[in-house]
Order: sequence, then structure tokens, then C-alpha cells
Amino acid sequence: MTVKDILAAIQSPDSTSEDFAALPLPESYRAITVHKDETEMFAGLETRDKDPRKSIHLDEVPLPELGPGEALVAVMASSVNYNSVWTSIFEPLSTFGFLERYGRLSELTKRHDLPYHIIGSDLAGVVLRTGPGVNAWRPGDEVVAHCLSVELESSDGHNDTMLDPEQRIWGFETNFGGLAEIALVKSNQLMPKPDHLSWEEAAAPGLVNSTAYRQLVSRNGAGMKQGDNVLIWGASGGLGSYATQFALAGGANPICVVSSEQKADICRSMGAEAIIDRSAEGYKFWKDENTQDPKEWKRFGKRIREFTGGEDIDIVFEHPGRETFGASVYVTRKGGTITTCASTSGYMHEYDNRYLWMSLKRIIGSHFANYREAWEANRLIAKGKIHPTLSKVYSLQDTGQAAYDVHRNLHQGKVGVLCMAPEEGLGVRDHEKRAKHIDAINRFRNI
Ligand SMILES: C/C=C/C(=O)SCCNC(=O)CCNC(=O)[C@H](O)C(C)(C)COP(=O)(O)OP(=O)(O)OC[C@H]1O[C@@H](n2cnc3c(N)ncnc32)[C@H](O)[C@@H]1OP(=O)(O)O
Ligand SMILES: NC(=O)C1=CN([C@@H]2O[C@H](COP(=O)(O)OP(=O)(O)OC[C@H]3O[C@@H](n4cnc5c(N)ncnc54)[C@H](OP(=O)(O)O)[C@@H]3O)[C@@H](O)[C@H]2O)C=CC1
Repeated sequence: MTVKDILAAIQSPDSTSEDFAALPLPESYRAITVHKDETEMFAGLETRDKDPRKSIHLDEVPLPELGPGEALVAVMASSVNYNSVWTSIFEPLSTFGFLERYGRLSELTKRHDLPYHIIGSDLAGVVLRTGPGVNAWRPGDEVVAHCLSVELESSDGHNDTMLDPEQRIWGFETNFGGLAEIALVKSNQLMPKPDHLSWEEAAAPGLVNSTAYRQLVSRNGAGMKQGDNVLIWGASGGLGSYATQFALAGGANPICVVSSEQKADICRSMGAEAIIDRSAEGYKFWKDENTQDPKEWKRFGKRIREFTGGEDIDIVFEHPGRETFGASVYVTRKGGTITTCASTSGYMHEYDNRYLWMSLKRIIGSHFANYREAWEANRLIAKGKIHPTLSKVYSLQDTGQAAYDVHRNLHQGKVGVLCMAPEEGLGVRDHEKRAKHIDAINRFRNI
């Protein structure tokens, strides 16, 4: 049995769940990996010069054993997330440390501690097998998977699954990720595939959409409400393209920051009106490596007030980190919120704390999304309220180039990867719903 036979079953309209259950599984499959013996390959280089094309490999790997509560999924498509960029440049840590730590947890988790790491935290595909104890999903089900892996043995995570002490991001802190022909997930990561989308469209939103949902909309994050002025950094990027949609759909007022006129146009086409091109306007929040320039924070704040009729920001959607954080804290209104989920430009932030405490502002740390938030975020995609922001699609063997593009900020929105899917555009089941949203679905394509 080969991956080709699985693909034939997926492509046949007559295949039943029983047919999928009866398909023998292949012994091996193709997967995107990084190698443990290469973790030092970029030693001494600047972050920007570390090239994912050199560290990312396409390997034939053995099929992992299926455990209780788990599912093996035939992956039709996946997407590139920035966490795969971090893995591929071995920053801020090598992810092999995460796999070793997970491997120490139990006999079963030992499977994850391997000399190669199969990466990727999104997928759209078809369930092939489920392990003991899985009743909600069956072979043949068309699914997407969110990337929250938790053990749920501690009460710490029982109200909010992100607080589980054994919380991990699948395909980053666990092995057997989505940039592969077959992936291993916990069955409670599975969600129904939005039926009006192709495989690659369905695989694109997962991680960033769920993260933006918690960070901006959920009460665990900023709890955005109608009329809020929301400053969105990287508003046409992975996270930002969903934050912008959430702000617009929720009746808030997004102030979108981007770095080119082309990206400004994308934000305009989503419906945003307040757009700041940080390149054209030349903000320099840092005079040198160690000194910020509060005059530039003020210039930025004045520009925001021009758009808002003099109002300041209720919520900052932060992720660039060191470069922007001082400005983000400054431009937030009294009692406002800075919600952060990342530090792309550096994790040692500096800001003037007087502007935080004297104006009673709050900084909220946010990370991915709990089970329920991920489900709600996917539901919004399925209902056509929020749309994928897929721009370009690569083949599995070109994943290194795709990750390079994201690392160098050469991409728009989300970058997709075809895994088993032989071409783009397959997997659409509800053509009528698709037709209703086709312009929004294609908004980021080929720009
Ligand atoms: C969904 C997508 C998301 C993204 O894209 S996010 C962006 C990508 N992700 C990242 O860049 C994050 C990568 N992760 C990290 O950088 C590290 O992961 C952390 C800095 C978050 C954590 O560092 P670590 O060294 O893994 O963990 P420690 O918690 O510092 O544990 C080390 C030892 O320190 C002990 N410890 C922890 N807290 C305390 C404390 N408060 N007082 C005393 N000790 C403490 C622990 O127990 C443990 O000990 P013991 O080594 O013996 O097990
Ligand atoms: N904790 C979590 O759960 C998650 C964390 N992340 C992290 O968030 C970060 C962003 O991810 P994602 O949105 O997918 O990445 P993208 O690269 O797709 O988008 C980020 C955008 O941020 C802008 N940006 C980058 N650097 C700077 C800077 N120095 N100053 C101002 N703007 C900047 C760029 O937009 P422009 O050039 O147009 O301004 C860029 O397009 C990554 O570090 C990622 O690891 C992502 C998802 C989940």
C-alpha cells in the first residue's frame, strides 16, 4: 500500500468510511523535517542570514505508531507558519529540546524524541485511522486540525486548555506535524473541514486565525468590542490578516500598519480605511540598538489620532516585539490593552513603564487558543464570516523556499503547501456557499 492508493481513495467520490478503514497503511511517507545533527549549522550567522532552504529537508520517514485518543490523517495540504521558520533556523532554541522533554513524559510520548523533527502546525485532510477511545471521528472524515496538544491530566488546564502544564504546539513542540503526507494528531485537535474551501484554503487559517481570535476577541485576550480602535501590526501578514477581519467583522475600527503600498491596498480591499505604511512614513522607534526615540512614538500617535478623530488606541495587537513595543505601550489609551503573542524582532522588550501604570494600561500575554477558541475560530471560517488569506501555494518539496519567503517577509497573508493534493482547487464540497464568498476567498491570491 502506498500514499498513491490513499490519494486514489480520497479522490474517488464512492469511497466509504469502511473503504478507508480497510486501506492498509503505508510503512513510510514523505515529510518535511529538520535534522538534529544540523542544529549548529547556522552558528555565528545573523538571524536574517539563516536560510531555511538549507535546513529543511524532504525525507521518507516511517509511519509512527498510533496511540489511544489519536488519529492518523492523510494530509492533503498544510501551510507555513512562522513557528516552522523558528524551527528551521534553530531559534530561539532548537526544537529538539522540546521533543526530548516530551519524550521523557511517558512510554508513548517517547515516539516523539527522534533525530528528525517533522514540522508543521496546520493541516487539511482525511482521517485514515483512529486509536482506541476515539468515537467522534471515523476514517474518511474530512478534517482540519488545530495545533493544541495537551495531556489534560492536571486540573490547571480544565477551565482553559491553554493552561495545561503539558501544553504543546503540535508540529513545533511535538513531532509528526502537518507538513507531510501523513500526520499524527490527538483526536481532539480535529475539527470539520470548512466545506466551501479547497484543501489548501482550508489548511491556511488554522493556527493564525485561532491565535488572533483568542488574542483579540476572546475574553482570555483583549475582549474586543464594537467601536474599539485596534492597532494591528503586520495587518496583511499571517496573524494580522485575521485580526483585521475580526476587527472589521466585530464593528471595531482597525488601524492597520503595513510596510508597502501593495499591502496597504490589500488592507483597503478587506475594508480597512485607516492604514499606516510604516516604510513610507519612516518611523524609527530606535535611535540606536539601545535607545528608543519617544519623539517617534509621539509622531506615530499623532498619525493614529488623524485617523480616529483624536482618539487613542483601545487595543494593540502586538507581535513584532522589541522594535515596536515601546511605541505600542505609548499609543494605547488610558485603561487600554496591549495584547502580545510574539516577539519577531526580539523578545527583550523595553517600554516606558510610566505610560503603563500612570494610565492604567494592561499588557496581556496570549498564546495560540484553547480547544473551544480554536473550534469557534474554525466555525467562523466554515460559516464564511472570516476568510482564508492564502496568497501562494508551494509543493511539498519547495517548503524550504516557502519558509524562506516568510522569514524574509516576502509573502502576503498565508503561504500554503500541497502535501498529498496533486493540484490546487480540490476538495470543495459546497459550491454554492463558495460562490457567495469567492471574491473574499481569492483576495490574497497571486499578489
Ligand atoms: C502557535 C504558534 C506559536 C508561535 O509561533 S510562538 C513563537 C515561537 N516560539 C518561541 O519562540 C518560544 C520558544 N520557547 C522558548 O523560548 C522556551 O520554551 C521558554 C523561554 C518559553 C521556556 O524556557 P525553558 O528553558 O524551556 O523552560 P523553563 O520554564 O525556563 O524551565 C527550565 C527550568 O527552570 C525551572 N523553572 C521554571 N520556572 C521557574 C521558577 N519560577 N523558579 C524556579 N525554577 C523555575 C523549570 O522547572 C525547569 O527546570 P528543570 O530543567 O529542572 O525541569
Ligand atoms: N504565540 C502564538 O500563538 C503565535 C505566535 N506567532 C508569532 O507571531 C509572529 C508573527 O507571525 P505571523 O503573523 O504568522 O508572521 P508574518 O510574517 O506572516 O506576519 C508578520 C508581519 O509583521 C510585520 N512585521 C514584521 N517585523 C516587523 C517589525 N520589526 N516591525 C513592524 N512590523 C513588523 C510584517 O508586516 P509589514 O512588513 O507589512 O509591516 C509581517 O508581515 C511570529 O513571530 C510568530 O512566531 C504566530 C502565531 C501564533
